[in-house]
Amino acid sequence: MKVVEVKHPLIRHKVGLMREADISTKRFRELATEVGSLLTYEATADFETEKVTIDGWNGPIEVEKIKGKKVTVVPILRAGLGMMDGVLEHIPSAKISVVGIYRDEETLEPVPYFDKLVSNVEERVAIVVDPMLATGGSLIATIDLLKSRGCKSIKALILVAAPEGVKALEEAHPDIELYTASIDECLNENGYILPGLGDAGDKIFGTK
Ligand SMILES: O=P(O)(O)OC[C@H]1O[C@H](OP(=O)(O)OP(=O)(O)O)[C@H](O)[C@@H]1O
Ligand SMILES: O=c1cc[nH]c(=O)[nH]1
Ligand SMILES: [Mg+2]
Repeated sequence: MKVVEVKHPLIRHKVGLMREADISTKRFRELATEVGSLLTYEATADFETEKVTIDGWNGPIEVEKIKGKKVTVVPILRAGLGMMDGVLEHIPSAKISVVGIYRDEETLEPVPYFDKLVSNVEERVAIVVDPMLATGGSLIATIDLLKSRGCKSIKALILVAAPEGVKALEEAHPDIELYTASIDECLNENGYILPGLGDAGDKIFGTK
């Protein structure tokens, strides 16, 4: 599996700010969008361009445009919604496929409760967004679903990942690409990432 831990100073700085215990909902949300945007920049670096001729101010000129890439952004509810605008900043015409999965607090197993994928998902690059990759269960279940509907090209953008989740993802789906702002130390006994961000969904939505 292609795993890219993006070590750009802007990303490291912003993720550091997100780790503050008393960060406000507003600030956490802003930073989730900003880091989502920076991860999108990295994750799209392999998109091919083609030359097209346009009318420039001084006559016809050749410019580059992205070659026939159709994208669907896949936020995993709820917390994934907090990164979605960061992707759409760069790919405003992307279609959105929503997947609702929560993690059972006792068993840590993913519990699917909603999905609405675009109809031609098999023709699209899926960019899955979720701030946290802990055990990996939620992301693996999302990719299982996308593949079962014919999706062949999948990139996951994650703010903070646990090594345990990266390993589980690699075993389940070695053909996908993972872009993350940080691979942290470990999971605690409750399945939370250390040092991590705490409960990203609660921080984005202001719930406790
Ligand atoms: O890798 P895993 O062990 O599956 O854990 C990660 C999942 O847990 C969080 O969602 P949560 O279940 O808290 O739902 P929420 O986004 O609705 O808060 C997070 O946003 C991931 O989706
Ligand atoms: O650390 C974690 C693990 C799962 N979900 C979160 O929001 N945070
Ligand atoms: Mg949550």
